[in-house]
Amino acid sequence: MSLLITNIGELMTQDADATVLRDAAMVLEGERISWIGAAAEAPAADEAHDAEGRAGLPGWVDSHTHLVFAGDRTAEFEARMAGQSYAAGGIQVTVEATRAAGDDDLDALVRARLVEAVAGGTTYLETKTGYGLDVEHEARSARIAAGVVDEVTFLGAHLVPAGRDAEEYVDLVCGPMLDAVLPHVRWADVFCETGAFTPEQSRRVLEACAAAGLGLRVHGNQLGPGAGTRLAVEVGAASVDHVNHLSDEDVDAIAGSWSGGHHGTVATCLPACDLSTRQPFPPARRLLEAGAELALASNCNPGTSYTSSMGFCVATAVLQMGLTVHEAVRAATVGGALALRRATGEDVDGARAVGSLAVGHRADLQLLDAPSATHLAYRPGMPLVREVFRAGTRVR
Ligand SMILES: N=CN[C@@H](CCC(=O)O)C(=O)O
Ligand SMILES: [Zn+2]
Repeated sequence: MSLLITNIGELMTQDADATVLRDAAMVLEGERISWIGAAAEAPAADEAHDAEGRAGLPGWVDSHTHLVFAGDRTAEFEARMAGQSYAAGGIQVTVEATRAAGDDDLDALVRARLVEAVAGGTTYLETKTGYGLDVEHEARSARIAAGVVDEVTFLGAHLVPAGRDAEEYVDLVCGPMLDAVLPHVRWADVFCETGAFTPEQSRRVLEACAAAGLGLRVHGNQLGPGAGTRLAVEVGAASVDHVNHLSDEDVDAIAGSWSGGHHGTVATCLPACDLSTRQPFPPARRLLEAGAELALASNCNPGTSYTSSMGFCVATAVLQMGLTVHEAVRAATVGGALALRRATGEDVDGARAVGSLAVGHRADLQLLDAPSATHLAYRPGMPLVREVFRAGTRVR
């Protein structure tokens, strides 16, 4: 079954040549893209769909979310807007609400959040555990997440739970908790920050998880300067996320990880979180100029970033972080795919590439109620996502 989508006013492919086509068309065959080019040259297909001049671009790849939670933290947000600063300890409030939720309720919450994300144009999404923080509840979070989203990350090392000894808790994370989540997860992450885990504890968790076969990610340099970014590069993490407080050495370490054709460590920027926590934005331009690969992600979670709107993140990256629209869209698509090592079909398991529009890649596409992707920043906050195709199927 093939579908011709024609009359696409502007098609930002984000392919290897950064191709942008006018008056374009695409053919989707099953879950893959089988043809892209000028509408006037499009081949016949089983069905045709008129995009009515809309702009098309890859579906968003949201490479950093925390969707498995119950409750909210409105009071903490209000206090922060009144001047209080963010601290890792707030996570404990969500841990208690999440543990108290029934399995079906928690599953329904995650599914509803995915529906919201897809409505905003997201077609590939990672989420993390990290609000269970004991063996039973981390395993439950991992299992629920694996039934709903594309990629699951074990974040047992999110916070040392209240009343626990930190070193003993790290032993638990590296041992029985890791064993319990392993069937459900592809990645492991650690919150390496003052108030969460020290660089030494973080390294211990990352090394144990790598030995168990998991890919690595790090929450680093969010609240102040520190060793998280360099640790991430050293252990070969696919991504270091937040990166608000980077030294020149940190920037060089991230950029250096991409030298010599290696798949390095992506610097993942989370601008919605930075607004909510009033942190300085990451030095995105400096990172790009140094040769780093950037991702943009929503970091949807109840503490620091209660939004899954990738369009909002792209608009903020353009309006506040100095990225061009093309750079911001690339970071929110290809960048996320690189951060999840899904940017090429060879990355893992021969799974289809996501994050860019090219023949053979997964047919993940969004059509905007606008003539160009520039409108994402030009009309920030507007509901521009009109149609979404995920793996060749229309989901909006
Ligand atoms: N920084 C660590 N973890 C989350 C926040 C979690 C929370 O506060 O509930 C983040 O990425 O911002
Ligand atoms: Zn996070």
